[in-house]
Amino acid sequence: MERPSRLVLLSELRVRNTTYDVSLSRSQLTWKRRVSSPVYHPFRPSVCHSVSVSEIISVREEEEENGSRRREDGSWKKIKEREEKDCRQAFTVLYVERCRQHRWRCAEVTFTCSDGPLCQHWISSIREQLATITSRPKHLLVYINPYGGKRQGKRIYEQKVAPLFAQAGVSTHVIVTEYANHARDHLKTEAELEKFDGVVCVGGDGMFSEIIHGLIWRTQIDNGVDPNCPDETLSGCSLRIGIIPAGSTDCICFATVGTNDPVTSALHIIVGDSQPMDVCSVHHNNTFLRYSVSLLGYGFYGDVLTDSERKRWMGPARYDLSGLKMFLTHHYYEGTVSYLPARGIIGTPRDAARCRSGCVVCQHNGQLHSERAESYEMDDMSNCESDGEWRTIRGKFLAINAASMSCACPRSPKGLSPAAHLADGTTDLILVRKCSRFDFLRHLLRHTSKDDQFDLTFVEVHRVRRFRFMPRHCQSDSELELDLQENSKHQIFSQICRDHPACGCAPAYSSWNCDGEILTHTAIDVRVHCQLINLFARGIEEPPVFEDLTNPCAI
Ligand SMILES: Nc1ncnc2c1ncn2[C@@H]1O[C@H](COP(=O)(O)OP(=O)(O)OP(=O)(O)O)[C@@H](O)[C@H]1O
Ligand SMILES: CCCCCCCCCCCCC/C=C/[C@@H](O)[C@H](CO)NC(=O)CCCCC
Ligand SMILES: [Ca+2]
Repeated sequence: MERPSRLVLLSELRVRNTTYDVSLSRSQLTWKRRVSSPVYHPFRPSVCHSVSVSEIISVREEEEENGSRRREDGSWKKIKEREEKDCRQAFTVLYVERCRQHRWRCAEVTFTCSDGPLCQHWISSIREQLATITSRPKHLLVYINPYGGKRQGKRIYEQKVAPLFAQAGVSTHVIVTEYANHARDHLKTEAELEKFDGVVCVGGDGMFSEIIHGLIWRTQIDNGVDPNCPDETLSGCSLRIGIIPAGSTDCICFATVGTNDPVTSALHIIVGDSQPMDVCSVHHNNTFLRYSVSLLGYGFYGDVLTDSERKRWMGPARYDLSGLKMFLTHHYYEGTVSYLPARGIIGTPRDAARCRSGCVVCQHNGQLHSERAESYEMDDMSNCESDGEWRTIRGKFLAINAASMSCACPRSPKGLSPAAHLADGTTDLILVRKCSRFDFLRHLLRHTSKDDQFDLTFVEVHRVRRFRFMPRHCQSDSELELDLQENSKHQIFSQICRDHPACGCAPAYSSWNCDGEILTHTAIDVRVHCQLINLFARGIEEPPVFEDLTNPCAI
């Protein structure tokens, strides 16, 4: 059990018209209703509230002017003469309150003091404790996509987020983007990053993708790392990234916070949370294509994205329509997947345990990864993944998905790979082989129920560090020769028919969906970079099961 930390202040203060014993320690602010008689009173149970200092947003002195008191929204409330004396010596503490489904709210409590100096002492003591928290951002660079999702980004930021930042004393430099890739290019070349403690994007997964592309690229150039070389160890980004969700899927926000709620995200930024995250680099023939943090999907998810881009005007509903269309179309694609299994790690894609706040799997595997990286550096053999470990699968696939995190989102609250980890240095490679429409529907529907979407004969999943894909039409002559030998004559003719563009019966290749962007190449080389970036988040919190004995109210 953690010891209660040393008391900083203890006073008798009032909340509304009730007297409380209020105490401040280095870690907690607690207010406990005074019980006048020790006799048990069934209708008046003792009330105790406790807030962790790390979750106090700010403290403000209640101002009074011409017999009026300032309200939370800045308006003024006339106060009764009887109250006047008290109101002059009041202070309000704003703090994080947990609501349903991982949502956070900014709650407040006003304490009135018996005298002015005591009130000032409380305000300065709380501020002193807050000042010791060094992880909180003071200056943020904010990019708003006014066209993401339902085109509400600007309104969401101005009405829900900016007032909270102001209350918490966080200063911002806000840029409303004027065109696609505005934020990425600004970060790559222009932004004076040394002036900020973090970057915030207001938008969806596409906007987040712009931010990481700008930041990761800039970090590599500043550190002399060649982003085009797939074997280079990338330099980690020092600036944390905050996501204010205002997009169509908001998968990255949902999978790192547990909800896509702008106020919750703003509060995670203010309290200075930190969540490391894996990033995949995607290359084609030693040329950098893109980074990915959530889904790399060929076949079904690539086709859904390609089709949905033509329906952008529909907003988030475009994915449902394109999803249905591509399900009915039922295209499959041939190709070769090779992968490097993740060795020595703990956790598998079929685990019942989930990646949650303070995840031990991420901590263990992250540690393992950095120890290995150090020993490779000492041996001067950074590209030591021996070819012997690679495994190869050739086949016909409805979908090839790599999920570097669960990809949980409102459409699928458990996600594409429910047991994937945010920061374990691996991605879950999911291969859905050619099957009937009915079976594919069973697989898809299991993303929305408790049933295991991998427990099907035509689905396999591997936890990997690196993988490559080569569509059949790109394979070398010798590889195709091998394929021909493996197939019956009938299959060969049907394949030739399918590959022939004039037939129009089925396409030979799909596209890669890379975090919601279409890749320009189909043959790709993907490598996971463990914990390359950090978010203003803490992972999804587990609801408390047992009474928390470190909570002063429980003692
Ligand atoms: N000012 C702008 N005008 C046009 N496009 C923009 C602008 N700013 C950003 N974009 C682009 O808009 C695209 C979509 O943005 P965003 O991710 O915010 O919303 P979304 O696609 O609706 O959501 P999601 O990615 O969650 O599905 C991004 O790829 C981004 O590059
Ligand atoms: C017939 C009933 C079927 C029901 C099946 C539901 C399955 C839903 C799984 C959802 C997986 C989302 C993965 C996230 C991908 C994001 O990086 C990307 C960018 O925002 N979104 C899409 O590509 C948008 C992709 C949207 C796909 C529907
Ligand atoms: Ca991962």
